[in-house]
Amino acid sequence: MRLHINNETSKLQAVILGIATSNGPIPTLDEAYDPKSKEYIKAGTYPSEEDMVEEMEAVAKVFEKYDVQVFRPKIIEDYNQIFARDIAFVIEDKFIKSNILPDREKEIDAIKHVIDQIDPVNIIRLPEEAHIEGGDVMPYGDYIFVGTYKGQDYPNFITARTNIQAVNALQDLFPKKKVVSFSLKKSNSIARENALHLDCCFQPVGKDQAIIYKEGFLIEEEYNWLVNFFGKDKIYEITRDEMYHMNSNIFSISEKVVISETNFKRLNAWLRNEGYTVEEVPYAEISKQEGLLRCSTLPLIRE
Ligand SMILES: NC(=O)NCCC[C@H](N)C(=O)O
Repeated sequence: MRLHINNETSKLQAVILGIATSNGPIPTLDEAYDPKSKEYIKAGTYPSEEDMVEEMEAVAKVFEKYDVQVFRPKIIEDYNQIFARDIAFVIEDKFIKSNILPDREKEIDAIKHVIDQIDPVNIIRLPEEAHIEGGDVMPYGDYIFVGTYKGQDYPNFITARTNIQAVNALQDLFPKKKVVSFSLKKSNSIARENALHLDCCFQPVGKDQAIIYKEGFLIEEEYNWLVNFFGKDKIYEITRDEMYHMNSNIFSISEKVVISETNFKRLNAWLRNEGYTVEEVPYAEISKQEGLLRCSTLPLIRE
């Protein structure tokens, strides 16, 4: 398989879509590794496997409609495998295995059948101390945008997944690209104050537009850099609640077609007004685990 990814929106040809089957029992509060899951565990409304399987099958149907080749992970019994995005990522023709949160490290074993189709010279693992997850990594032409957390208290945050060592390692790996990092706000306990990954508060759409949540960024100048980079008129700002519901985590099939969540009324209206085709799917149950459509997809080939 010849991998090819240089941005978030060129026409999608092949993708790994996570899987919700055998997701395991409801985690305990101690087992949960994001604050939004904790909220729903406490409330007794953690999503059921049945509902999540149904939501993911709706996404698979959209891919079928657009002739996208879809790979699914093999099922590891009683293990959460919904968020394929984070376990690895593709930049150009390189497949980079994430140094992911230890709680999630088995997930990669389940896509061996995909990895086996890639030329081993293009499979990369960053040094062990470089923590990184795919939700924090966004190739954008000559740039790679990376979400990170640089504070001394990094080890205290189970929600901080990409460190400065990884930002540096990516720059070494792609010397011709400009790696630009963004410090994200982290909270282990309050989902509305946690940008778990860069794709939880920002994502490019179409040719030159982007969705953004200002307060997800720890440093205002870094947020301003992005706004200036795209231009104010190309930016769609979302609110604290819209961030919580994960409006920045839709997924692009092409520059013209996006998959979005049915309840994202304001966003979907804006997208349609801007000329996008919006394929709506129900994803509110999966959203309770602090991930949405970008989080559950790992693109392998875009045109
Ligand atoms: N790219 C993403 O933002 N992925 C979402 C992962 C959610 C999962 N509950 C986690 O904490 O790892």
